[in-house]
Amino acid sequence: MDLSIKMGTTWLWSLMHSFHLVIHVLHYHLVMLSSALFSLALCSVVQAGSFDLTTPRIELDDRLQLEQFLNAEQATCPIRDNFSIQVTEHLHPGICAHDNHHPTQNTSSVQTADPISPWTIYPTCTTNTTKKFCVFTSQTFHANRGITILTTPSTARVLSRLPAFHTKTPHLSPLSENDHRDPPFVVSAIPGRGMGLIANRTIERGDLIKSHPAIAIFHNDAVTKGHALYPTHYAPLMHLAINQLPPPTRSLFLAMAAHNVTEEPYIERIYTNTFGEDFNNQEHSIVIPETARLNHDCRPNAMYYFDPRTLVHYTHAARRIYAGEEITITYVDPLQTRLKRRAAIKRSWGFECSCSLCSQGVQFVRESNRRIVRINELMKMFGDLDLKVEGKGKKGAKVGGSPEIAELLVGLFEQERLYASIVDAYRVAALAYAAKGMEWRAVMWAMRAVEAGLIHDGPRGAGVLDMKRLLTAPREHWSWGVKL
Ligand SMILES: C[S@@+](CC[C@H](N)C(=O)[O-])C[C@H]1O[C@@H](n2cnc3c(N)ncnc32)[C@H](O)[C@@H]1O
Repeated sequence: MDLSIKMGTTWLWSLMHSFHLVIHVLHYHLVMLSSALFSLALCSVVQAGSFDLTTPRIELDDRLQLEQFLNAEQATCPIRDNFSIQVTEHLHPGICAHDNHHPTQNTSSVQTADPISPWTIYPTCTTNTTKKFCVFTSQTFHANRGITILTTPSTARVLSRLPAFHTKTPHLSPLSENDHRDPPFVVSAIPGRGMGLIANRTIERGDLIKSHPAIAIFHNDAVTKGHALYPTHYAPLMHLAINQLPPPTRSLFLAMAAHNVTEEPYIERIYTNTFGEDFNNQEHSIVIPETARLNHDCRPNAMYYFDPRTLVHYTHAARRIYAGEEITITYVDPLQTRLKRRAAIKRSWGFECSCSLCSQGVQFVRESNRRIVRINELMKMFGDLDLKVEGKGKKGAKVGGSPEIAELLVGLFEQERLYASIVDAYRVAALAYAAKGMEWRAVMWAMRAVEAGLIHDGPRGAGVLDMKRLLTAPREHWSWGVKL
């Protein structure tokens, strides 16, 4: 209702309004009373051990399979030093002991409660497998968005200590979360591609497009189709992991696309939509449903990175994106020739890539392939860039290629429209000039590398930090005057 109309009301209107208010208050109290009675009745059922309110529903099939492999003695609630809160029976995971909601059944002995353990549901584990996997869930993560993690207990322990679980409302920082009230895109159906994101205004290179915390993390060994123990052992755990998420978050998971509907629906959603990430030096797949709406292009206009400390996934514009353009990321290594890119996409996502690069005329495809082969050859001269950071690169450090080769690389990246990954070319240029002792050229390329690295790896990326050191004190940098 418009404010000016509200202010012009008569006394009769006020009387009616007060009457309405009294009815409202009475109604409110009645509802509260009946819900209290209802809760009381349910609590007694829970305490009788016949129904666990805290447990998400598990389908009957899952329960039967879970029963086959759950070992009553093994489920643990990870704690900081003493990793053993024992529960006897574990078909219905309860709430961790430190939480407000203590399990009403099944607890035999609680040795130590960890005040920092973030899990709000008792972990459920496989026990008759050589490698033990458990489901760790926090339903309160990121303002009740929740997160569920299927991994080994040791990795969960590492994860549980991350700032993601111990920093208050990290998502409220203006740079860490997209302004969801006015996103620079609309989600829309795109012919032949399902849903996708369309820019609704000009987005400049470096602008934040979206950022979201992960809702699920899966150890790759537990979700790999070829794995001997999948699906009998791991599929039920995977179902449980998703079912333990708060309902709105679970719906986000189920709303994601699945490209092969004949597959098991949960696993198919994981295969179609996850991003790869290492935790505790082990490969995992992470789920960020909102970002998984982005379609593929071999020359994308957006780039993403994941912050492993906060578990937030960021997507920025890699070049200027005009209103009406689709926002895209790349699903595969863009430094592969057309044949390899298309094969990888077909194999993992089931579609024929028809992006602008893949559908160019034969002559243009041939030239693009030639450039890609050349880029790979020249990059090899500079060695593994991941190792070229302070500390790792210091001993017997070597840059590998000359400034001329590095500048050629920059040109090839530009010709190939590899704006999302051009950071590598900038970095080798900065290092090559530093190795030659050419301070100002080194600083110029280092500045470009930092700007591009912020989009590609985020402010804590090792490459970004290394380039920052180079541009602030070039002569003290590990690459200064080293062998080419
Ligand atoms: C991660 S999802 C992307 C979002 C999806 N389009 C949706 O509706 O939620 C991946 C799936 O989107 C479709 N897709 C993505 N990029 C595509 C492209 N360039 N051409 C055709 N289909 C594409 C494929 O079906 C693929 O399996």
